[in-house]
Amino acid sequence: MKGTVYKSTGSWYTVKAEDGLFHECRIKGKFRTQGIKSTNPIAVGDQVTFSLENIGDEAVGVISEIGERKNYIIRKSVKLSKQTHIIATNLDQVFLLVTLNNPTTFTSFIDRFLVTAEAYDIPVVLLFNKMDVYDDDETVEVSYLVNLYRQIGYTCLEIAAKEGKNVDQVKNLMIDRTSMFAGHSGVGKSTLVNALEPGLHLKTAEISEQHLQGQHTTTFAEMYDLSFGARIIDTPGIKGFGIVDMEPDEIGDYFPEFFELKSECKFNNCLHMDEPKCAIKEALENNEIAWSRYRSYVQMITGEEDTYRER
Ligand SMILES: Nc1nc2c(ncn2[C@@H]2O[C@H](COP(=O)(O)OP(=O)(O)OP(=O)(O)O)[C@@H](O)[C@H]2O)c(=O)[nH]1
Ligand SMILES: [Zn+2]
Repeated sequence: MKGTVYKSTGSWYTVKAEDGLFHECRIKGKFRTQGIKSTNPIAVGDQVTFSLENIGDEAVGVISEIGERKNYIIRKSVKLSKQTHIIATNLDQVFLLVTLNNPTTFTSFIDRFLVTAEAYDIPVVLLFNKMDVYDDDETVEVSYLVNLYRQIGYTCLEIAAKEGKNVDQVKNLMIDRTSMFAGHSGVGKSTLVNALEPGLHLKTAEISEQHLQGQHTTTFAEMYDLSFGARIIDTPGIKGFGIVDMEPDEIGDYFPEFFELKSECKFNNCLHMDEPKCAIKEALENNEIAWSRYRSYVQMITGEEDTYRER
């Protein structure tokens, strides 16, 4: 039988079969893992092949194969000497919630997130939330950002999760897809999920309470089916992606508007920093590339901290 992993607790996997039934499964003997070395061979989102075997009175699923992953996100554990843990796989999209204030989302953060997502090969939709609280200037600022990121090719929506504004548009983007929500603490992720599917209480809040009480600190991702035919992967305690190791000459390729122009740079290994006849620098001077994007790029290349921050 074939199915999708909805939950994993380390040794057991909850798999939803194609007929819609859930089975508790484990892995049998030798198992061909995929690509990267990780502490967990199978993660939420994986497509697996399994069979039911009778153990005592109970039928237990035994996973024998794992399908090719279209993408995955990881976390590196500092404690476990940088061991890699796969958080989730086969995501169709990640929604990044952004707010101008309470909390402030800097463009440098958005750009880093987008670069990582490009490297992971996961489409990002930007959701500018809390549109109900912005004054005129702030509304103009959001429109500027929406235009900027749309031009680069990212889908952007202006929403107000609290009052349900444009939540239907988010829903439409989610149908028949597997999505994840990310963004700083307080941007409105729980509020949005609650607006999308009232009554679905994701673990995020519970876990943080437990965490405060010093109980479980290990958290596991879990997939949920929503009533309108969407799937959502909840990653308690994880607000973004793990960091991907990137070579400096790779970073520019994950800025789509840079990548598009790079063949016009004089040097084919141009880092778009101090090189002559750089198409990206020229586009920047002509205001065809946003300064905020270029600044984010330079920060990533030089590895410098956010010294200049633009909301
Ligand atoms: N005015 C306004 N407030 C909102 C909106 N969406 C969320 N909020 C408020 O923002 C605060 C944080 O919202 P949450 O949904 O808890 O944010 P979160 O991203 O889940 O936060 P963490 O669980 O810490 O990651 C709450 O007080 C919400 O009521 C919105 O569209 N407009
Ligand atoms: Zn260049």
